[in-house]
Amino acid sequence: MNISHLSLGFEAAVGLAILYALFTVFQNVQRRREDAKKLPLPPQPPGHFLLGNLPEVLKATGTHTQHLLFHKWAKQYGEIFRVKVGPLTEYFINSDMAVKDIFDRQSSATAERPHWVMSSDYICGGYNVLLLHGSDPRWKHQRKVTHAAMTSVQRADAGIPFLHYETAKFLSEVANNPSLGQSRHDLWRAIGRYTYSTFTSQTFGMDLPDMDNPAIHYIHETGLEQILQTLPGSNLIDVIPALDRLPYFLNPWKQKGQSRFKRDMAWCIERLNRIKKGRARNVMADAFLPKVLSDSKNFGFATQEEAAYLALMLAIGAADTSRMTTWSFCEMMMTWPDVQATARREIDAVVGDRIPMYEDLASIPYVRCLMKELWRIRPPVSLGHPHVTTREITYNGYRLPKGARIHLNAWAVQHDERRHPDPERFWPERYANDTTDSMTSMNAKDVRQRDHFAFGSGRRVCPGYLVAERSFAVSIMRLLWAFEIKPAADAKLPLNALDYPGEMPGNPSEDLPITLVVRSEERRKQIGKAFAEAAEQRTPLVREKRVFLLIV
Ligand code: HEM
Repeated sequence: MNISHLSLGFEAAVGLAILYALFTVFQNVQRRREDAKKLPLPPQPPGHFLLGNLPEVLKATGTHTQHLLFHKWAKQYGEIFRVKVGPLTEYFINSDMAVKDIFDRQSSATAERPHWVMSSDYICGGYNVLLLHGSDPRWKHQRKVTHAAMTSVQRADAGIPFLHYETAKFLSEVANNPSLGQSRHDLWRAIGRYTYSTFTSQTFGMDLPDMDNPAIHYIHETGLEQILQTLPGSNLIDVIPALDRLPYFLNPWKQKGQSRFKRDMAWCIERLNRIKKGRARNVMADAFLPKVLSDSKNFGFATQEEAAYLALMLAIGAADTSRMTTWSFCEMMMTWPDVQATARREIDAVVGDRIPMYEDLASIPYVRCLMKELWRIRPPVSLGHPHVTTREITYNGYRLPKGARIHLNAWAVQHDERRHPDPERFWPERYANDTTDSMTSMNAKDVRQRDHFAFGSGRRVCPGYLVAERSFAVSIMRLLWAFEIKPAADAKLPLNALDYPGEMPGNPSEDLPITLVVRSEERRKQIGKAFAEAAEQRTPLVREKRVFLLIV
């Protein structure tokens, strides 16, 4: 045997060893897959043999109590359960540990959205960041631009002047018109005006100066329709996607959806053009869309129209959740007057007679506790927005198959008495030792320390939480500084959320029996002064027209 034979033998042995190692790895992967298959699916509440849990879910939908039904099942079945709604199976994730593991640690496999032909493809023309697939380069790009031009710390701070102006205007409207403060429906509209106007200012650089401005209804209705059309059972085409192949004249979903998309795009383009004209006259605000347009590469958007559509989507994502946050906060202040009194004392002690500013938040830790407690007890998106698994995953002895539709059940996690003792009590002091902002808390290593899950989790987490925090902090401080928040004379006491259920589960409706009464003559004067100053310092804006042109 010569030396070359020896080296050949050695090479063959190394080759065999590598093959053996690869084979072992492959076998292990196979075995793990097989093992995973052996794991059971999460439990399912007993249901109809054909319709599954649909009858019970429909009944809860009719009474606006889905959040309570899914909470009841979370208590019965634990960290994960599944619900069969006709042909669809939905998985609900009900504990902080499960959320951390499934949405955060396994985020590469849980950041997908379901494919909604009607809402995502037709109504939104494949442009809506909320509905796009996680693997879609457009989603990645839109998230990146959202951060750069609207939701980073710097951009969220750039929105504060809009917020200061709009809330001062709201305070002045209510303080100088006592009958407005006595009408729940007008207060709902006035709070809607200032939240919508804050965010149309931050997105399109356009404000909404009056409560009847049609843009408020337009934005609200557009966002609601997009969500309603994603609900299981709302469209046959989402149950049988092959219907998408039907020719246009035989496809009513395509006809209806695309006509809506055309209408919404025309609405966006109209505002885009106004900004361009405004820019020529140098009267443009420091807002999302003007910022994109002023960049020589338009932040990488293929078209300016796409950027304008994203501006609308951001306004939709921001405005209603923020209005609801303030509205639910008023509900809690009426339900828990002692908390209202404590909060007011804390605010007064720092600001006295001058109007609170966002910067005061750092000196009034109780406000931070109020924010966390409100988003815990009344998460605006209480059952999460569905994600989909892109491969089979496992958690704590259960298997979630590829393609499973998963919901972060924020209501159940945040009303779990093991996590939050006495969960139905609005008790800001439970966060007394937690001074973290949303970003820090979200990234807490120990998920048990995380304050709440109102903004979701994982790669699809709401990108707007810094903006939302600023908006809510200013609203809380100014509302309490300016007004007594009291139940209306005809309110049925004690207040019961089920007497005024809102459009989305767990949210109060505009029937909430609320009144706002200005605290003193001195406060009224201060409000007038603050509003006049805010109006004077304000950046010129592209004015939203009062007369609304509906372009279909
Ligand atoms: C109180 C205020 C808000 C709440 C409670 C809230 C809540 C949420 C939730 C639960 C999601 C889904 C997260 C998930 O799928 O895991 C979401 C998504 C989103 N939110 Fe917010 N949001 C708020 C304010 C805002 C603001 C101010 C903006 C914009 C400035 C915004 C923009 C978005 C966008 C673009 C998405 C889609 C993210 C994606 O699918 O990748 N939101 N939000």
